[in-house]
Amino acid sequence: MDPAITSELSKFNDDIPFRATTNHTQSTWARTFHSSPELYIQPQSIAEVEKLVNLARRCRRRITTVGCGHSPSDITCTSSWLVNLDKFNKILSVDKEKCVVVMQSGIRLFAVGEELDKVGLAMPNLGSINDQSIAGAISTGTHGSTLKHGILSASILQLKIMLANGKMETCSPTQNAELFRAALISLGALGIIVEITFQAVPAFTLAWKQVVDTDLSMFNSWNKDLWTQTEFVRVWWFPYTRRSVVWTAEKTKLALRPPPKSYYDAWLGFHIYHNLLYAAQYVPRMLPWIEWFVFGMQYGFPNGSTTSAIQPSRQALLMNCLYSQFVNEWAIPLHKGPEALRRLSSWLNHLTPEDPDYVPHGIPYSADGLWVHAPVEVRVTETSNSTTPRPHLDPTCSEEATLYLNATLYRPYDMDPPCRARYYQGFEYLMRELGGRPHWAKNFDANGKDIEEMYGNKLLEWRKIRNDADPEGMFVGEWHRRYILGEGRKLALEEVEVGRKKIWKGGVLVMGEVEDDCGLSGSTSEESFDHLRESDVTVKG
Ligand SMILES: Cc1cc2nc3c(=O)[nH]c(=O)nc-3n(C[C@H](O)[C@H](O)[C@H](O)COP(=O)(O)OP(=O)(O)OC[C@H]3O[C@@H](n4cnc5c(N)ncnc54)[C@H](O)[C@@H]3O)c2cc1C
Ligand SMILES: O=C1O[C@H](CO)C(O)=C1O
Repeated sequence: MDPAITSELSKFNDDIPFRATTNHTQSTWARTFHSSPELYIQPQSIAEVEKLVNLARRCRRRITTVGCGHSPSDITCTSSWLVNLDKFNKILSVDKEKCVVVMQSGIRLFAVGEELDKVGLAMPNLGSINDQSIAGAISTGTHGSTLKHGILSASILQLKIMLANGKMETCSPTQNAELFRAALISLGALGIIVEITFQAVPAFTLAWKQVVDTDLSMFNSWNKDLWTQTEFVRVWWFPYTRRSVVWTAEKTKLALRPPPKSYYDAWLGFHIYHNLLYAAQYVPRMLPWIEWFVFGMQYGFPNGSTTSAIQPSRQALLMNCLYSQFVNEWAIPLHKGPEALRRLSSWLNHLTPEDPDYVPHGIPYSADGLWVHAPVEVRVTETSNSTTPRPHLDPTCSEEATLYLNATLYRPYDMDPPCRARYYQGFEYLMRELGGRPHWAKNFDANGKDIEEMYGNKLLEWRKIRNDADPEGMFVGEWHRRYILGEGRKLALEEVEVGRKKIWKGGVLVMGEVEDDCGLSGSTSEESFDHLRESDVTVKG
């Protein structure tokens, strides 16, 4: 450890541990981004969090907080100090009658589910996985798929956050209300969330069913009962076969019934799809056939093929997200969904007016030679009627229900797919034309100016709250400057990117430095990455 840090540490004169290690490599779940923080710190108490924040301020370091690194972007990359709350993960109290749970913020959602289940409670809603930390999940606006619930942040009743001055603030709709709204989606740039009070619900079982059919039948039911037929509904759309799977789930008191076991589904299907995607890296025009084969094997070839099961909610709502991937997900008004998917279909399938599914796509980029992966995830959320405070940075629609479209591109054996740039260029053009805003955690290309236009005053209000809470930019890095902080003056502790390199086994190594007014501190030199070179990661020029 830098002797300057050891020297500052010795001045604290207390017995509060500072649990820091060096030589940590941080990677995103998808292994798309890697970084090498100067220190990796895993506090176990609020006193330890307070101490590390005070120490960082004295040592002029930037702090990044990471949950489990499931955000697909470089938002958690740092060469300065990386704080992880995996060991700050206890349920602190449960009020069974009111279904109110207080927890330390590093707890993972699967652990929340397990602990709540023991007392007959559950989370009201979940996304596709439950690996995330509760603080990480709310900080990027994580959502599931239901018109009966909002995003996960909507279940937060109160939170405690450690600010850059080392003081912990409690906030809720009635206490520090503006700080609360800013913290509900804070992108890690406001402080370290340490405690969360959560509105749970009585545990419930879901009877779910998935039916494969033409996408036309899905479009035809869009304005009837597609999204309202059951409490939870999600759709996977297959662009080339022009089919979709509609997954519906409703609460039930019936006995549990596990999903049917298929010889293909688990191990075999996983590896077949992976290897076919790998082959398509070299012969991309195979992708429509792969889509037909893989998803026919998985969901059934004839339209109307149905699978069903009855499971506890914390199992039923999850799905297997397969392999490393890029995900570009946008929130648009729900009523624009059929237009969005039809235009995307016309573009990807090169439809001509003779085709019954043809609509003019209006996307000013060529789809020639473009072949993409399936499925596109189609999900919904409803926040327009919410009585809970709306986060300033909430990407969902305030006037009507929200549709999320998620254009996933897999990275077979960690190789970037060749079509990424043009697919996402076309997809984002369409999403923006339909009034969309990107999911904060994902791999979008829209820039800071675009985001300013999309959020207007809400972004300015959020920036003011952030700047008041952290005037030196202790919680700010390159990602925040690029997308949400505008072109203002660099803050004293703000981390600036100094380079990035493609590394062997895929992904990008991101390097940064913190330079405050007094000179260089927390800086990154090539040597800082030596331990990466010595391990299994090779840095290429
Ligand atoms: C396989 C997969 C499936 C997914 N499914 C969905 C889905 O269905 N729906 C959806 O909306 N998203 C989904 N996501 C995205 C995921 O929910 C978000 O990226 C989420 O933020 C990840 O949580 P995390 O704990 O890994 O946080 P990280 O990715 O580590 O961090 C996310 C942000 O939270 C901040 N942060 C973390 N902890 C704290 C803290 N204690 N205090 C302050 N800030 C903090 C970080 O600084 C960062 O800005 C999925 C991602 C993957 C990889
Ligand atoms: O980011 C996400 O990844 C999965 C799709 O594989 C999912 O549902 C997200 O959201």
